[in-house]
Amino acid sequence: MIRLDGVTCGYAGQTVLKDLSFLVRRGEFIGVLGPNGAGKSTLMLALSGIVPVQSGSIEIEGKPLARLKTRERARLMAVVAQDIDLRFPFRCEEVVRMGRYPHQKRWQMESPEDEAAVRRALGATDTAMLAKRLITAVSGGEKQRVVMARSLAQETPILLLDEATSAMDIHRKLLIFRVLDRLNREDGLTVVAVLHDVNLAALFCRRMIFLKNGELVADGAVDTVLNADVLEHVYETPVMVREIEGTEKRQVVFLP
Ligand SMILES: Nc1ncnc2c1ncn2[C@@H]1O[C@H](COP(=O)(O)OP(=O)(O)OP(=O)(O)O)[C@@H](O)[C@H]1O
Repeated sequence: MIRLDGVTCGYAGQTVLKDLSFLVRRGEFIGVLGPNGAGKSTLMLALSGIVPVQSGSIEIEGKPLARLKTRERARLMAVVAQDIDLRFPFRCEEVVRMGRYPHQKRWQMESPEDEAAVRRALGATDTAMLAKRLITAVSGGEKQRVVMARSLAQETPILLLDEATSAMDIHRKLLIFRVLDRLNREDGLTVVAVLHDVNLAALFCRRMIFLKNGELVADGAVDTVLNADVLEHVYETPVMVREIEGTEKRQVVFLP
């Protein structure tokens, strides 16, 4: 469980998130949406402990985030940040193996569980064919798939994703989200995903949080918050929301 209570934070000279409070229960699948500069990445950085909280508090599984040790945090949460900074020429499978570090003791050999987790993650992200390639020599979408594989190999109960599939083709995006959907339903994985793609969020998320100017403007089940009123307020663009026939899923058309 993640609890934000009156969180205010930002950067030197700029407050971004203002008095943000909400609860993420175990096993939720949440989309965080909003326009550029709304504070979505800042929220993910605050939840990862990278951007410090100026006032208020964040608790993960009942413990103050600031008091969790790095390794303990990495066993609870895997994070795919928006800026993937991988400048060293590791092989893709080595990058995925890095996801196992929080589970390993220093100088310990890789265990069969580590190897199995890496294989599963490569399979789930369709990256086995990239295993021997250098991470510095793959495409943007391929890099995102490898980083997603690393976070799946971490086998944490919570996954924080910041535009983690933005450079992937539609087939791979759906592949990844189907995997997340299965892990969420079968293993209770908690997913909090920042997404610009409202329609992708509408297909997979069960709850949506809309941020604007660092404030929470809507938060609820998709069928209560994904409507024209909320979307037009958030994105300041005319919009039509339709249900796909034969499903309970909504899709959004932004009008010219
Ligand atoms: N490292 C930083 N230093 C100073 N200000 C920053 C920094 N990173 C972001 N900001 C500012 O904080 C505000 C929120 O940025 P943030 O990246 O959280 O928005 P976002 O909702 O993720 O936007 P986008 O959809 O464009 O990714 C913006 O005004 C941005 O300019």
